[in-house]
Amino acid sequence: MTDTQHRAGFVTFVGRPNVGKSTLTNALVGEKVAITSSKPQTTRRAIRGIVHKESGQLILVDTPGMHRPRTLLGERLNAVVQDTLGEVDVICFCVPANEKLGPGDRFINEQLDSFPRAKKVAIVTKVDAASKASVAEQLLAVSQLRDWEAIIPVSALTSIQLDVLTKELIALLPESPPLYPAETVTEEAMEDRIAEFIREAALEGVQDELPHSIAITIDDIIERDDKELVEIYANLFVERDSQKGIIIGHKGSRLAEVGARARAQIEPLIGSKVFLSLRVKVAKEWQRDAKQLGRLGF
Ligand SMILES: Nc1nc2c(ncn2[C@@H]2O[C@H](COP(=O)(O)OP(=O)(O)OP(=O)(O)O)[C@@H](O)[C@H]2O)c(=O)[nH]1
Repeated sequence: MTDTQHRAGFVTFVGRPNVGKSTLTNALVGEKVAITSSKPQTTRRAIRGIVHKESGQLILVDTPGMHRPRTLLGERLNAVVQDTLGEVDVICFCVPANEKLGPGDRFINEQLDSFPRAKKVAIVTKVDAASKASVAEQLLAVSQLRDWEAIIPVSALTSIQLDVLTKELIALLPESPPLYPAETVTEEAMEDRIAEFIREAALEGVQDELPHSIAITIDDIIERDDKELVEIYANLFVERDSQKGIIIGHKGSRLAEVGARARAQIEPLIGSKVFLSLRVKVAKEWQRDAKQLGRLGF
């Protein structure tokens, strides 16, 4: 009887950096809402992607990887994680099929005990990148961590079992009318999405310490009356002069590439040609400075 009842609620993915949480969010929602990159810990804020089905509405909250804080930025990230996990209906613990369970996974799994309200599901990600035998081994290893509501192997990249995951997750949500209108895919402001696209473009191909040192702010978005054009004025903050050089590149070549990559993502989002002005600025040690963090939107 109750399977005709509509369900809705909040779901979050947790797991070590790089296990595929953002990619899975995007694959389930069907539109690019969270940035992904091959560099760990690129997700910095709780972004909601919304999956609409006849049977229910899944509101996905993408959290940064849980880790031990080293800087003020790290502490704020962890505070976001704690707030998010306290409120959700389902926590999905993600581990990749192609790497053995390690201390990092166990640490995160143990943290989940602090959130008794949420139902807990294990997701084995990236099954396309592992043999059948390794997937089976991983499913067994994960099943021994705790008593999960479900353990679901998926591949976001090759769309394996995504429908099954959606269905299982909706079944675990409370009965509720839809919480968002049908066309909403994310609550995040347009400006934030544009900033994320620029950050993603800037991160491509840069060295290890740089990802955490980049922050984007948007000064202005102007729709031109005389042309089919939107002008976007953005700042790209780095922490040191040496990083400024890396971002800009020889005679500005690298910055031009960043701009072109970002524009290619932003134009379909806003449905117009874009003029993008990117200014690179140095905000010394912004990660450690509470005032600067506030200014940069954290
Ligand atoms: N083969 C394969 N690779 C995947 C899959 N999902 C994600 N990846 C890759 O894994 C890397 C990390 O993916 P993300 O989605 O950014 O990982 P994340 O867990 O959100 O990472 P953080 O934002 O650092 O916490 C990227 O290079 C993805 O392309 C998958 O289903 N199969």
